[in-house]
Amino acid sequence: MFNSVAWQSLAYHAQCQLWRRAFPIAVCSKYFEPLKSNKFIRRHIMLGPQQSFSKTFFFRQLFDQESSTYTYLLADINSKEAVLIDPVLEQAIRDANLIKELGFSLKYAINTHMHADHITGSGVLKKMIPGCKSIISKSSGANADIKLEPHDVIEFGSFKLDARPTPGHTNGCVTYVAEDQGIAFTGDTLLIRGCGRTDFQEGDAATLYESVHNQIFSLPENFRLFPAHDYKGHMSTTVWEEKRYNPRLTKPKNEFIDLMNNLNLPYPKKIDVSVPANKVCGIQD
Ligand SMILES: N[C@@H](CCC(=O)N[C@@H](CSS)C(=O)NCC(=O)O)C(=O)O
Repeated sequence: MFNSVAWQSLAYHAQCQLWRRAFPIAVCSKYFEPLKSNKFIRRHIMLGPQQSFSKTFFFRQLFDQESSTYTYLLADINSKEAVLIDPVLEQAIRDANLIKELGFSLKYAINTHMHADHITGSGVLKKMIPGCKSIISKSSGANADIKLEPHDVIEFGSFKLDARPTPGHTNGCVTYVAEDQGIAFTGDTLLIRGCGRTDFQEGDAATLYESVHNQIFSLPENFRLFPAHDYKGHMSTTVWEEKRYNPRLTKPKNEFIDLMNNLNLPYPKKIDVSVPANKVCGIQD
């Protein structure tokens, strides 16, 4: 099957053929041959056609200003089954109201990892919405209704998320990939033009580097990536963009490790309350 990148490439070549018929070969070679290998054309082909969502796939990006955290509401419009990725405690009422308003039924409150900067909303959402189950990876060491093994699949309606293990920021970090929709939720593993820090919890720069290169940069280049945080006003990126412009992850591994080990960032303000609370997905007795 042709995807949209292939179609656009085909359309470009067909256009070249038409011009070749209309004009002498010399003119065509002069203007089109250099273009064909030109970065502009390749950039246009890769940047332009990001895969569009299925008609029944619902996607909403939500933001918590205090922690600069993105939460994602995904749903199947037909079955009404929904999931929330990385809900934030302080936004649980906002999220529950939106889900109710849209007539969705929240099946899972999913965590990409055990966050250190804010308390997850998954515990409170479970109390607010009967039937909702919390999810985190088994390797996070946290408690939840469902503890994922690598590559477990989460289903909601007719859609799926593949849990790709991407340790490095923490041991239990997962990138959730919706293959059919051409999107991935990278948590704190890959941030837009950055990445999660590796200086606490079980952080390890070499592991994070391998995770990104093997599990995220191996996705098709037109896949859109949605992180758990952004501190500069960006909302999403693509595999293509990050493979070229990520200032950390485009470096050789040894330089990356050196850079990550010398970031000297202050610890997140809420780390001492967030980590213990997130060990039980936000619910404390
Ligand atoms: N100032 C914030 C914490 C900012 C921070 O450390 N962010 C983390 C992700 S949340 S643990 C991170 O990995 N940042 C990477 C970077 O390069 O900044 C607070 O006090 O909460």
